[in-house]
Amino acid sequence: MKSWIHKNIQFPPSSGISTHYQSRNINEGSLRRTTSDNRTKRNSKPLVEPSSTSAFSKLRIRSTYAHIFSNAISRFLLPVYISTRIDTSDRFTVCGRVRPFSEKETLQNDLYDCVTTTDNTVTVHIGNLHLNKLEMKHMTFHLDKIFGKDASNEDVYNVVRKVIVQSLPQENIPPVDSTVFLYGKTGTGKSRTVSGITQQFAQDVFHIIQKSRYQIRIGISAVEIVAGTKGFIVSKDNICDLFNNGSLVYFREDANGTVHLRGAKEYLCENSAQMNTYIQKAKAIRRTQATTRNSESSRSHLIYFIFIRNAADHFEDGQILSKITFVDLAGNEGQQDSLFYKGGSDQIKDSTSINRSLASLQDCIRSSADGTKVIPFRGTVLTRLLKNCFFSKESKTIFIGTISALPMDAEQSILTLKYVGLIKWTIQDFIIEQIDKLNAIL
Ligand SMILES: Nc1ncnc2c1ncn2[C@@H]1O[C@H](COP(=O)(O)OP(=O)(O)OP(=O)(O)O)[C@@H](O)[C@H]1O
Repeated sequence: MKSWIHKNIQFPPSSGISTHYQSRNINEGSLRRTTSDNRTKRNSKPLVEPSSTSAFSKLRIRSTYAHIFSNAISRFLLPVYISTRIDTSDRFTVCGRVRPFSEKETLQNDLYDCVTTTDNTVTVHIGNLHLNKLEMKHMTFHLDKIFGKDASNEDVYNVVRKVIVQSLPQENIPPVDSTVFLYGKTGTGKSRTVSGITQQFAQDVFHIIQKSRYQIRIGISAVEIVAGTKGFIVSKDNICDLFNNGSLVYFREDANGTVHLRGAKEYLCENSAQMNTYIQKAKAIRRTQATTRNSESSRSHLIYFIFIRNAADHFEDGQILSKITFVDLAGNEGQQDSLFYKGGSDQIKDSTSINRSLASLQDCIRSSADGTKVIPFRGTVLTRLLKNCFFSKESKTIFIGTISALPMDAEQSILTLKYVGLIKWTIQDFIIEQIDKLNAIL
């Protein structure tokens, strides 16, 4: 459980808030973007198309008053918190990652950076118009680890490694299953992060097992879960084998309740280059579609299963000792995103199915974390396939919520951070909200 302590430092008088906070140096890059000396270099075309938003919409307000909101962020004072180190013995580890602005976004003169991070807090600054007055809401989330805009895939892998290494046989410690989930809005960097960590893993795992005294072999399978549709109706999702041209795969539960994929190809990986080739192969076949937000938006959940098997003459006869699962979830999409759809009704059906399975996944993980006896895993194909991760008390799971620093995505970023945080804590344990009234400035 987390607790928060506050230092006796007050908000500036103009903010109208008097409470205990500590001053924090915020990312200067965000301010530089909106200073007038830089403006001439930028493209004045707004990222949000005018037709997509009414004159008083949040997006328009944020772009019109970007300089005011940006100033309010520069005065933001971060609450002081007890810093916790990641405890990988925890069953769940919850992290956040912020995608930096793309080159195109950096050129927009009406954008400001609405996210501030520290090692384990992330604050989303939401500018709004309330009763004809501007106000800035600062929502601070305290998670196990935050990867800021400058964090590399290596930085992410170094934390993920602490969790997944527990799936490799070590002296006197039986290996446990581990799962890495990437969750976030479309275009926030899930696929990029999964690519990075799986590549690092491929380099790393063979070094680790070389040093181990155990004789093990590593197998890989890759499937994607795509929305099933019958005409206008969204039906049960399908599992497709990415190593077999997307052919359908079925899963069965054995007498112990363990889930097995019937028909999914598993390849033996003898070195990192081989494993990387399989990872790239799966990635290339995965279903993607161009949207206005992401030219290669994933339209399915991609899952890599890495099987750690006892060495045997026939590879697939080797007993499975443990399993590492990397799950690149399809992008969570809000109502606002439908404005950017290029694919018409099919995209809406995909999105319905994706959002349904993501909601079901959160229900299952929360029930599992709470120790609830009934875990509603039968709701969707995704949760049925990942069933073991909710039931096995020894298994380790790391959740990484990805967000963007765009003001137009602020609400969705909050939803993402709440989604991942609620897996482990109650709202009061990881969120602090402050409101800064900006009427004095106007
Ligand atoms: N940390 C980062 N640094 C630089 N660029 C990034 C970072 N994260 C993401 N990007 C860029 O943002 C774009 C979208 O990333 P990506 O495809 O990984 O998003 P996604 O969340 O998987 O999207 P979707 O859910 O639509 O598939 C890509 O061009 C990617 O290179």
